[in-house]
Amino acid sequence: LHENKESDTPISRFQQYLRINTAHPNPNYTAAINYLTNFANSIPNLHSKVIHLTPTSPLLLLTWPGSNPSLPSILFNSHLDSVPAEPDKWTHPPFSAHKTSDGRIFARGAQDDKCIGMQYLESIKAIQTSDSKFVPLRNVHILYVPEEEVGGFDGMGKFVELKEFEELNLGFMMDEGQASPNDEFRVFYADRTPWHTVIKAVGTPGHGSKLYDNTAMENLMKSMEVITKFRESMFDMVKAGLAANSEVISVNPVFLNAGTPSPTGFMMNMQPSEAEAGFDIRMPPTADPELMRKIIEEQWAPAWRNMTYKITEKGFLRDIMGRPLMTLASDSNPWWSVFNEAVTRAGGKLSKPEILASTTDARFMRRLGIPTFGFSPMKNTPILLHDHNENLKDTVYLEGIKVYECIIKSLSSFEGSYEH
Ligand SMILES: CSCC[C@H](NC=O)C(=O)O
Ligand SMILES: [Zn+2]
Ligand SMILES: [Zn+2]
Repeated sequence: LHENKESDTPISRFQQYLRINTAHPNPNYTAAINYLTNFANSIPNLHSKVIHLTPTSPLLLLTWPGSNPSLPSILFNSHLDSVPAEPDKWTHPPFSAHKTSDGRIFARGAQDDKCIGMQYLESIKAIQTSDSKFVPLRNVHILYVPEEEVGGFDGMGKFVELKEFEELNLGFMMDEGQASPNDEFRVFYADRTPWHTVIKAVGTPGHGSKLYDNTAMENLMKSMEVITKFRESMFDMVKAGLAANSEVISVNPVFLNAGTPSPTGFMMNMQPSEAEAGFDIRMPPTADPELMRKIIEEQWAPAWRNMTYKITEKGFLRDIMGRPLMTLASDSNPWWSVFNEAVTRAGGKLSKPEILASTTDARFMRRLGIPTFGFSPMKNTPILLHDHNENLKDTVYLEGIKVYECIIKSLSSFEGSYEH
């Protein structure tokens, strides 16, 4: 037991990273960055830099210089933070990185996304060990950003505004993806964008015993019915196999807020004058934003039903050139071909490129027109991000390092260019 703990292997290093609690609401970014910097310093030719985006939000940028640094560089991104975990509901404590006898490592962040953060480094170490003469053609950057799980606004969102970012002269980026339950790796060429939407009804207050028209609750409940129908129409397309989950507009209620407080809860004999509901709406890049706005305005929160609404867009549907926010995943994008071939050479196979159902920091790059793929090399693995008992098998983790060895070698050696 003892010697296991003290051995220094890719698995033990992964476990050590997982044991650093970077879950919200109090992510220990300092400890994570110190750990990563120490490991990076043990690998030749890696330079490190810490940049504070806010006093409490640092990022770590590592650079492996290429032989032709004037070429656009490539960047491998991961986020430092994790979502919270409820320890009571886990079979092993979420920051123990406990490894079971069948090799599964349990930890918050094991899949999302501390695996890739360490795999990037392990693969560079392995490349340098197996081929001491290898020098990348392009600069290779490894980036660790804070605050992704809370929207990235104090993380990647701020970083892309800095001159340090501009100086990277980025040509291509890889970011996190998702586990694949089958034998093929998944790759993502777009995210959906969140529209956090709150609808609010006002109405006539009155005694809880009275039947009358135009109460706030009645007005809100009518909207809930309309929204439920919309949700069903989208979900039906998915159930019928006409679209993937991530290709439709999803809408899910996330809070309800109404009632008149009383010492024991709510006044049960008062019909309140205000009621509101919040929704997490996700828009694929193919969706028509004007049409959606019209639906919300005319059907979900019609003024004639005494309703108002507020949409808070947390991402972008178009890039700065006005094009839908997606990266071309076909051979007319040479980065795609190089990436695809590298995965094949590593003995893997990619399934059909997908839109990611949720949202990542990749949107900040795609917005600037930088081609970006989401990829986390975990196959034959249940999708456990944000779930209880998030875990990753040691063999899957180690295979991922091999895959990145091929990917990093190929992408960093790519001589061509891509104008789009
Ligand atoms: C407001 S951007 C939100 C980012 C977040 N990412 C991971 O879960 C998500 O909700 O998809
Ligand atoms: Zn993530
Ligand atoms: Zn996440």
